[in-house]
Amino acid sequence: MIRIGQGYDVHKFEEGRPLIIGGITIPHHKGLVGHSDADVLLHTITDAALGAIGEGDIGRHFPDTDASFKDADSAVLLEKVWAIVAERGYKLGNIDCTIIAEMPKMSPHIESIRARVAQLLQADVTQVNIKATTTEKLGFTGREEGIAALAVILLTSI
Ligand SMILES: Nc1ccn([C@@H]2O[C@H](COP(=O)(O)O)[C@@H](O)[C@H]2O)c(=O)n1
Ligand SMILES: C[C@@]1(CO)OP(=O)(O)OP(=O)(O)OC[C@H]1O
Repeated sequence: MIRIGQGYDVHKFEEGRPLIIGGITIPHHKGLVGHSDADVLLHTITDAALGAIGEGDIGRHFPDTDASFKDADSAVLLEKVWAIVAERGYKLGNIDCTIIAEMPKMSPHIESIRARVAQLLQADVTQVNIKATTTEKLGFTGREEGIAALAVILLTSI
């Protein structure tokens, strides 16, 4: 059996916050805001994994009204969801992700993010693709008000 899922998430920038994307802290003068650590890429991947197994979305599993998820490490949230994926009898086939950001330049960080995502999904780096694009200065990402991320995931039976 194979299952497919997709994810999309957005978080806004705030000066003085750490910028955490794909479990990696990226040097920048501003970071993303959320109830958790606001790791927009890991949230997107979590949603894609939940979608693939028909389990709703990240907010259903980790509500932002629950104080226990305040400043949560999004890697821990993804690990919890990945345990459910494995319980259901699935492992990663492959995942393809896009980070939509005008700044910072993601290319120097792509391989570190790829390695961390592969580790979290208990997979080889060759099963993970991470890419980035600007929106040519258009829209909220173009104005550097926030970052968006997209993911498509394929799960295969263990
Ligand atoms: N935040 C970003 C955005 C893009 N890149 C890299 O630049 C290439 C060109 O981006 P365009 O939006 O002009 O198509 C893109 O393919 C990425 O390799 C990046 O590193 N960081
Ligand atoms: C992760 C959660 C929970 O801390 O909070 P946020 O960081 O606000 O992120 P969001 O992408 O809105 O997803 C769901 C939330 O419940």
